[in-house]
Amino acid sequence: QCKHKGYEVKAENSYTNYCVRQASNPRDAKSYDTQRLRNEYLIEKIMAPGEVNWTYTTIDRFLVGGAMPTDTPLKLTSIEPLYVDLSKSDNGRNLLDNREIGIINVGGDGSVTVDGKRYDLAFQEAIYVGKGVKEIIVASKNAQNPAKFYMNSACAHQSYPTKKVSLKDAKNIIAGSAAESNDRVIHQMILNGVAGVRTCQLQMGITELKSGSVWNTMPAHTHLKRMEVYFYFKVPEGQSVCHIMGEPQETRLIWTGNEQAVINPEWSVHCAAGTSNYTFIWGMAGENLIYNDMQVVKITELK
Ligand SMILES: O=C[C@H](O)[C@@H](O)CC(=O)C(=O)O
Ligand SMILES: [Zn+2]
Repeated sequence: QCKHKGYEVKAENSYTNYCVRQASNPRDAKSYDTQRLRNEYLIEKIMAPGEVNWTYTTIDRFLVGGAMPTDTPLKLTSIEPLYVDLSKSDNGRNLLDNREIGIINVGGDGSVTVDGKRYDLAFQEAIYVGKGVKEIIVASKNAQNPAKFYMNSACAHQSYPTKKVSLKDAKNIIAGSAAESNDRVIHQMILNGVAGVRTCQLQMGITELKSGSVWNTMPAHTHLKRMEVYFYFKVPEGQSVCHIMGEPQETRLIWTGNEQAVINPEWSVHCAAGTSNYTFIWGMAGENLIYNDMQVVKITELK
C-alpha cells in the first residue's frame, strides 16, 4: 500500500508522513483486484514509534492518522495538501485552521496538550478538539509502553470546545447476541450531544466484541450522507479480520491486521468477521450528525 505510483508516502517533516487517496466510483471499484482494493481502501501503516502517519482521502476530505510518541512529545502539524494559505509560511498551516479532530488512545497512558492545556488520555479515552486550535502536542507517559493516538479529522465550519470523553461518559449501546456471533457494545464517544460534545461533522466511537463473537455491523448498512473508516485493534496475535465492503449486492473483502484501517465510501457497506473477537474504532463524517440515518441491508440480500 502507498508503494505504487500515485499512492506514494510523502514526508511532511522529520516525523510526519502522509499519503493521499482519491474518491472512487462503485462502477470502477467492482472491477478492482485484491491489490487495487487494498491500495484504495486499506491503510496498513498507522502506528509507528516516533511517527505521525496520515492518510488524506478526498472522500469527504476525511483525514485518518496515528501518532505514537515515545521519548519526545510530537506536535501535530498539517500536511501540504491541507494548507489553507500557501502565501504565508507561519499562517494557515495549523492542522485545525479549517478542521475538527477526534483522538482516541489505543496504547499506554498519554496526554494531549491543546493550546497549552494538558489532558491525560488513558487506554480507550477520547478527546474532541475543535476548529481554530493552534497547537496540539501528544506525548506518552512511559516510552516503554507508548500511547497510540488514533485520529480522525473532518472539515469544520465552526469552533466547538475541546472535550475529553471516557467510556463511562459515552453512550454505551448493547447490540447483537452470542447466538448470532455479534454480541458487542457500541460506545458512542465523540457524537454531537453525547457527554456534552458538539461537533460539525465528526462522529467516532469504539465497538468491543465479546469473546466468541466475531461479526461487527451485522446487519450491515450504507449511509449515503456519510463516509466511514473502521480501525481494527486488539486483534490477537496470529488472528485477522475479514472486512467486507462494496455495494450491498457487489461486496468485496479486505483482510486486515491489527491497527489497520479501511476507508468505506458512502456507497459501501462496512462490516467484518474476525477469526477471533477484536475491537474497532469507527469514525465518520458527511452531511448530517444523525447516527441512525442509515440504509440497513437485509442479511439475506447481501451478495
Ligand atoms: O454507522 C455506524 C457504524 O457503522 C458503527 O457504529 C457500527 C458498529 O460499530 C457496529 O454495529 O458494530
Ligand atoms: Zn456505518
